[in-house]
Amino acid sequence: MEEQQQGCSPSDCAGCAHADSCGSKPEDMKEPANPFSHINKVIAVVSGKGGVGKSMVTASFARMMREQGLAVGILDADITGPSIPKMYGLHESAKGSEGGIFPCEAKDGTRIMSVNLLLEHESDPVIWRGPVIAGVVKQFWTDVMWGELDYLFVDMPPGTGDVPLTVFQSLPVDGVVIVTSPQDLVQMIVEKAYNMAEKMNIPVLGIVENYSYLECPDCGKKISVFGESHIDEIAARLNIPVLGKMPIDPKLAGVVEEEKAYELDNPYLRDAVNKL
Ligand SMILES: Nc1ncnc2c1ncn2[C@@H]1O[C@H](COP(=O)(O)OP(=O)(O)OP(=O)(O)O)[C@@H](O)[C@H]1O
Repeated sequence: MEEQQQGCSPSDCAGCAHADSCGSKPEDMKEPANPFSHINKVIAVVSGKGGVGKSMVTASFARMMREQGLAVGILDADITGPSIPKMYGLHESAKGSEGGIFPCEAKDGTRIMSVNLLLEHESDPVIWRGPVIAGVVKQFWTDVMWGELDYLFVDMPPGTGDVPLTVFQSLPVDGVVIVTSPQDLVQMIVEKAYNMAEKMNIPVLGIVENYSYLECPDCGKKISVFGESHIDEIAARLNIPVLGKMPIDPKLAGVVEEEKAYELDNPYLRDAVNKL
């Protein structure tokens, strides 16, 4: 209460020593979903830094769930670097009605919302300040008519900035998947993502290591391109499971390059999908 009387804003909660006892604590700040959304589970896919394969992991999970007949959506919370629509070959504009905005549907039925589906030209840059960007992400929850979904994945921008904070505070996130790579596994970076989820009282479901190795197509030897992995020790120390280790696989890159993420066949995460 003390902080609120002094005029602190809700976004100051993360890292505040009084967050637990203060009326503005994150649990009180959840936004209502659109009335046309009925979502069973929300999973945020996060990383300490960019380019480690968050979108690849998100799309792989979504594809496997679609194969199991589950209804799945992807909320692309990466407002300044949205990659999800292109991966799925979606270049259209989302449509709206009085009730809100309809997500676009990929060929396999995955429902997608991204800022790129709302811009006049998909190459238009988004040059907005942090609070505006955070507001758009919130609207993807409050104004998008997701319908009935078993799982909604939130593909986060890298790091622990404004948008992850907004998502954790405003959406009822059930769990977090951390994506990392061997060189990213400077344990500090993974720990930052882990500690943020902990602070926000959101369970960490596990870590996926990407770019773990490259398999020589001739002799089958596994080459540790980005150095030796330490993921097992770090996961053990943080007491979270390793959900999977993905090699650099040109087949996966090719499917995405062809904008056919709805055909992704990612064997490295097959066991992981049932742990979400
Ligand atoms: N295991 C892999 N094998 C081959 N290519 C991969 C693999 N994982 C990701 N890629 C490719 O690497 C590029 C970056 O991946 P992706 O867009 O998923 O990363 P990201 O973490 O979401 O990036 P950003 O931080 O920009 O959001 C993409 O072109 C993707 O197809």
